[in-house]
Amino acid sequence: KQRPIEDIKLFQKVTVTPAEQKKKDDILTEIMSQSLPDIEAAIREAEAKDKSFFDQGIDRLNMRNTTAFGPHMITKQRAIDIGAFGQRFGRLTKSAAEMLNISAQNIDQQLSSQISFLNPFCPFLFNRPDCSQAATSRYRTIDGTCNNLNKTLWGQSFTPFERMLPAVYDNVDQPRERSTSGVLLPLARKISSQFHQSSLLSNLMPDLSHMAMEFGQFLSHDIQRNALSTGYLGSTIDCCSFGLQRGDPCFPMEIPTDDPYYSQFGRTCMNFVRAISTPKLDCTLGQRQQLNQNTHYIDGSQIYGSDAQTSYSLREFVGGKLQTGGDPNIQNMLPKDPFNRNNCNLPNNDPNVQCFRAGDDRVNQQPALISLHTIFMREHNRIAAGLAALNSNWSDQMLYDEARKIVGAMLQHITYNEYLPEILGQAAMNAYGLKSLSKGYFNGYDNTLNAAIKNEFSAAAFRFGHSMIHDSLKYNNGAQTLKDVFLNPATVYDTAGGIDSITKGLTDSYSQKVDERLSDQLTKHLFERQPGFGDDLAATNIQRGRDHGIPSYQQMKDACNVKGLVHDQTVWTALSALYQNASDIDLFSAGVSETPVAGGKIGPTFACIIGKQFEALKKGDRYFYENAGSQAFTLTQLDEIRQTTLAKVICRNTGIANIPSRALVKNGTPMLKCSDVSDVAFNKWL
Ligand code: HEM
Ligand SMILES: [Ca+2]
Repeated sequence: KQRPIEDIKLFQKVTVTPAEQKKKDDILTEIMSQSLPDIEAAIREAEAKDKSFFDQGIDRLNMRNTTAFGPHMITKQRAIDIGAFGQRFGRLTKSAAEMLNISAQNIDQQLSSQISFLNPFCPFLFNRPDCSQAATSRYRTIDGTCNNLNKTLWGQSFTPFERMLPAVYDNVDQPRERSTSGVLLPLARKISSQFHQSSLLSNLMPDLSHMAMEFGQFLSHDIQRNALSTGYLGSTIDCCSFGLQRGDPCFPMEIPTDDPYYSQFGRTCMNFVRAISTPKLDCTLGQRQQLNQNTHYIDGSQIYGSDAQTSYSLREFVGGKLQTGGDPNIQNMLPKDPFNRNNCNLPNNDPNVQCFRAGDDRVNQQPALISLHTIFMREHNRIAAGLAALNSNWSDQMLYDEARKIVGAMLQHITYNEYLPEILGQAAMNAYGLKSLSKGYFNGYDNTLNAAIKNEFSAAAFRFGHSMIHDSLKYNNGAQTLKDVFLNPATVYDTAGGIDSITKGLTDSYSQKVDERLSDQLTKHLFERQPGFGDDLAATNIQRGRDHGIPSYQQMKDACNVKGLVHDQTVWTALSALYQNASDIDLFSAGVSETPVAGGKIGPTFACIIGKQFEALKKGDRYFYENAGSQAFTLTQLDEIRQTTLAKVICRNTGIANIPSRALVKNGTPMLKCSDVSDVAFNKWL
C-alpha cells in the first residue's frame, strides 16, 4: 500500500522547491482520488449502521424520558454538515499518512499543502462572507465573520477550536487512551471517584459568591459550544445500549465493577459520544480538530444567537427588542420553547411551565443559568427602549444593533473588570495585559492575533468552574438541590420567588473552592432522571480531554514554563498514585487541583492557559469595547459603559432591593441599594 521510497523521502524534506511542491501536490491528489471511493463506501456503511441503531430505538431524536442526556448533546445541522466533511478529511489524512509513512506527530507539517482536489470538501470555502461594509460598520456581524478584515473567518461560529500545542492522539485520530509507554491510562470514572471526591461544606470559597460560578458559566456559553457527533437524522447516540463495543464515534466510559457509587446499581457504562471532527479552517490535511458552534468572541452570542437564523428567531422586530414570553403572572421572561427542542425534564403537564429559548441552547440546564440569561435579555430590551425614547427616528434594526453593541460591551467590561481579576489575580492580569482602562481608548488591537478559542482552554482549563459549583442553589429561605433542578425551569416560574430569589441566592451564598473536589451532584447525579443513572461531569471532562487529544498536564505545564511542584504534596501524591507514569496525568485533573496563584483562584498552569485566551479575546477582537476606530463608542459613551457593574445590571432588571455592590464577591463589599442605581445615561446616544 505504501508509495515508493522517493515519494516518502520527498515528504520528509523540510524545504522544497516549487517543482517539488508541485510533485507533492500531484502525489497527494493521486492518493486521495484513489482512496476516495473506499472512503465513501466506508462512510455509507457507517451511515447504514447508524440507521439500524436508530431503527432499533437505541439512538433517538428525543431523549426526554431517558436518563443522562443533557442539552450539550444536541448539535446544530450546520455542525453536522461540517462534520460530514470532517470525516472525509480525517480518512483522507489517515490514508495519505499511511501511504507516505508519516507519523502522527508530523502530519500537520508534512501534509499541510493546499490541494485543489479538497476544495469541494471544504465548508469554509463555500459562501465566503462579503466584508466590504465591515471596515466601516459600527456593529459586529451575528456570526463573527469580518471581525478580522484580513482573516474574515477568524472567530466565526462553526469554525474549529485552535490549539496551543499539537494534539496527542492514539493511532492518528483515536482518543488518547494510552501512556507514551503503551499502558492504558486509568479509567476516567476511576480518577473521578478516587480523586475528584465530593466537595464538603468546609470547602467553601472564602471570598467569592456563587454568582462568580454562574457568571463564569454564562461567559463560557458566550464563547464556546462543542459539537458532538449525532446518529441518523441528527439523533442522540446512546453508546451504552450496545455494550462497550460500538466504535467511533462512541467512546463510552467504563465504570469499574468496584465503583464506590454506581456499582450498587449494577451500572458498568456511562454514555460518551466523541466530538465531531472538522476540517481545519484552511482545509489542509492534518490532525483531527473539533468544532465551536458559537462565535468565539465575547459578543453576547448566548443572548442573541451565533447565526442569522437563530438571531431572527429571537427578535421581536419592533423597537429593537428581543422576544419575551411567560404566563400572565410573571412578565418579561425568555421566550418559550413549545417544541422542547432541548429535551427539558418538565415536572408536570402544565402548559404554562415550559422551557426557554435563547441564543445558546443550553439555557435551560439549571435555573441560575436561566436567571442570568433572563436578566441580560431584559437589559437589552430596557436599553432598546431607552434609546428609542430619545431617538424617535431610529429603526428597529438600529435600536437592536446599538442595544446589542452596548450589552456586548457591558459583558466584556464585567469580564475584564470584575470577573478575571478575581480568578487570575493581579500578576496574571498584568502579565497578559488584561486590565481595563479607567479612561481613553485601548490601543492594543493586533490583527495578527486570532481570538479563536483554544482547545486546551475549552476542553480542560476553563472547566475549572465546575469545581466552584455548590450542591444546591439558595432559594427563598431554603435551597434546591441541583439534581432536582437540572433541566427543570419550575422554580423560575414560581411567583413566590423566581428569578429574583435565585439571583439573590447566588449573591448570598458561597462558591466552592477551585480544587480537585466536585460536588456529588455533578459526579453522581448530573442530569439524573432515575437513581444511579446520572452522569459524572469530572469523568466527562477527563474523557473529553482524551477525545480531543489534549496534551498531558506535564506538556502544558512545560509549555507554560511552570516549574517545580505547584500542588499540595498530598494532593499530588493522591493523583499521581492513580497513574503508572506521572507525565501522563490528564490536564483537567492536575490543572484544577493546582495550588492557586497569589490573589487568584486557580493555579499557574490554568492561569497561563486562561490568561492567554483572554488576552487573545481582547487584543484579537476588532470590536473590543475599549478600541478606537470607526466601530468605536465615543469617549463619553465608553465612560458610561465603564460605569457598568454586574450588580447594577441585576438591580435594573429585577425586583431585588439590596445587593453586594461587587456581585461576585462575598465578603467585605458594601451593599448597593437598588433604588439608588441610576440608569444608563442614554443622552450620550443622541
Ligand atoms: C451547574 C453548573 C454547570 C453544569 C451543570 C455544567 C455542565 C457541563 C456539561 C454537561 C458540559 C459538557 C461536557 C462534555 O460533554 O464535554 C460542560 C462543558 C463545559 N463547561 Fe460546564 N457546567 C456548569 C458550570 C460551568 C462553569 C461555572 C464553567 C466555567 C466557569 C463551565 C465551563 C465549561 C466549559 C468551558 C465547557 C466546555 C464547553 C464546550 O466547549 O462545549 N461550566 N459543562
Ligand atoms: Ca460569542
